[in-house]
This record gives sequence, C-alpha cells and structure tokens, in this order.
Amino acid sequence: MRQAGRYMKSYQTLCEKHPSFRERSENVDLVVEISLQPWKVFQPDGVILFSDILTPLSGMNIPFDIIKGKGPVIFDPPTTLSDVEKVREFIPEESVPYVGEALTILRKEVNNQAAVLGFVGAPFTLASYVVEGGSSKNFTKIKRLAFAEPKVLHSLLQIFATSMAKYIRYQADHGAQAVQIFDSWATELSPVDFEEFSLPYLKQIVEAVKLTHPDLPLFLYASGSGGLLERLPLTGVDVVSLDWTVDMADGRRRLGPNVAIQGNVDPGVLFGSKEFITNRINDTVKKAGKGKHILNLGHGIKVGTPEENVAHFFEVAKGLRY
Ligand SMILES: Cc1c2[nH]c(c1CCC(=O)O)Cc1[nH]c(c(CCC(=O)O)c1C)Cc1[nH]c(c(CCC(=O)O)c1C)Cc1[nH]c(c(C)c1CCC(=O)O)C2
Repeated sequence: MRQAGRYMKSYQTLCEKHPSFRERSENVDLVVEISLQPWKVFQPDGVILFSDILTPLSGMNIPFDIIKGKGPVIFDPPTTLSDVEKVREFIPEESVPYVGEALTILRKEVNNQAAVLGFVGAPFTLASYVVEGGSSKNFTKIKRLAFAEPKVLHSLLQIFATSMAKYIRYQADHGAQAVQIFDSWATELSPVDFEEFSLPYLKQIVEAVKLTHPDLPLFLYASGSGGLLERLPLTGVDVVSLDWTVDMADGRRRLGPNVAIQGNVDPGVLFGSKEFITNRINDTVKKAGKGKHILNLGHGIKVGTPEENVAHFFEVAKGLRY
C-alpha cells in the first residue's frame, strides 16, 4: 500500500514547508523523513521508500514534474522514433544518488525491525505516462503508438526494461529488501496486447534481476487485474499484488496454491467502522488460505482516510496468526 501521503497530518504539514513534490522526493533528508512518517506512527512490517515511479525520467532526458491538483506532467512527450532515440538509458548512481543514500539510511534507521521496500514502474506504465504526457483516461496516444507504430513503442519499452532492471539492482544494492514493479496501467491492454507490449519486458526485467540478485523478492502490481490474473505470474515474479476488484478466494483459486499473493482489502474500507475493517481483514485472510499471503490493502491509502482507522488496520493485522 502507499503509506506516506496526504492522509497523514505530518505529511501535510511537511508539504506546506516543501510544496514541490520533486524536492520532497529528491532531497535525501526529506525522503528519509517522509518514508519514516508512517513507520513511526503505525509500525508496519515494511517501510516504503518515498519516491515515485516517474523519478527516473529526468535522468533519462524526459523532463517532468508532479503538480498539485494536476498530477504528473511530461513536458515534451516523445512520439516519433527520433524523439525516442533521444531518451537516455538510466544510470541510477549518476541520476538519482539520493535514492541510494536514502535507502542506506533507512536500513540503519529501521534496524531490521521492518523490511525496507523499493519500487519501480513497469515499462508499459512508464511509457503510458511519457507518451500521454501525464495521467490519461482513454490512453489514445499510447494505443495509437502501439497499434500504428509498434516499432517506436517497442524501442521505448526496451529502454525502460533495461533501465528498470538496473534500477532494481541499484535499489537492492543500497538496502531495498524487496522491490515492487508497478504496472498500474497494464490492464488497459487486452490480454493479447499485454502479451506483446508488457509481458516480455516484465519477464526480461525479472530474468535480468534474478541473474544477479536471485534472493531478492520481486512483486508485481497491476490495477484492476482480474482480466490478466493468470498471466501475471508468467513474468516470474515472486509475489502477485492483488487489487480489491478480485475476490481473494477467486484470486487464490485462479493463481493456485504456489503463488504468493499480496492484498487486497479495498482502501475505501478504511472509511468504515472499526468493526467493519476487522471483519473485512478476517474475510480476506480466510479466503487467502494458509500461507503465501501478505495482508495489505489493494491499493494506496486514500486522501481523507482517518489515521486512527489506518492504525486499527495494523493492530488487527499484527494480531493475526496464520
Ligand atoms: C501510477 C503511479 C504513480 N506513482 C506511483 C504509481 C504506482 C502506484 C499506483 O498505481 O498508484 C507509485 C508511488 N508514488 C508515490 C509512492 C510513495 C511511496 C509510499 O509512501 O507508499 C509510490 C509507491 C508517492 C506519491 N506520488 C504522488 C503522490 C501524491 C502527491 C503528493 O503527495 O504531493 C504521492 C504521495 C503523485 C503521483 N504519482 C503518480 C500519480 C498518478 C500521482 C498523482 C496522484 C494524485 O495526485 O493523487 C504516478
């Protein structure tokens, strides 16, 4: 689940002093402070690096910003082969040294009381933001590229795949103990197109990382993943993160007993009563079956969620015995 963020008063206060998202996510001290905010209050089992899937873009020669009230903006979206040729392969140690430094500090601060978690964007999801110029409702630009000029999209996807494999290794080498790949928009694709524009690149990333970091657990999240569920483990990831639109019992049945599943309580449930939250947690855990389940929300915590309900989620979760 997204931990830090606007539902926390301490984060809102910090945002008043540091209104720029780029600053908050690129200054080592701020990254460490924000990453630790939820940990200090709720003591979860994992501490997520405060960053964004788009953070690598400026180092790849794709200028961007994340603007309050508007979300991500890509200033000069690449659409032609010559634009794509200007995209540089990512060199994390040169472009985002603050990420490595922050992860190393987080490991020390957390002192093995929780796992430090890294993340990256999947090639198709990154390409969607980049080609659309930001968030999108209809995904017309990325689909035009996919279906009218597939070679151009494939070369962009390849740069992202090579770059994100390197970025996962970099995060692991600096302290991340597990890394989640977010393919948030993969489910905008028909399964047959997922097999062409996402799956091969995810496989490539997983294979490349497993060669050098065979013990690093890799997670994969896609929003609204019901239509793609059986295809997600084909990437080779260790854990599939399930969103709440799939019933956990169906998810377990469709993925089989050997795939580890993370999820999948609807973040909206945290607006309900404490009793409602408890019941939903118990229902999810029961449906997940014995073992190979990491209890989590099915997506990030929503703005306006009462912090005491988040605390309740963690209290109930910690009291569970599988
Ligand atoms: C698609 C995506 C993005 N970013 C991310 C995804 C994949 C997860 C998903 O499917 O939601 C991942 C992400 N982004 C952020 C985290 C933080 C880590 C954590 O504390 O959990 C994580 C894990 C910080 C952030 N990244 C962003 C925020 C909210 C803006 C802010 O705090 O100023 C946070 C906390 C901004 C962002 N970043 C992105 C969008 C679409 C937005 C705008 C969303 C909004 O305005 O609600 C791109």
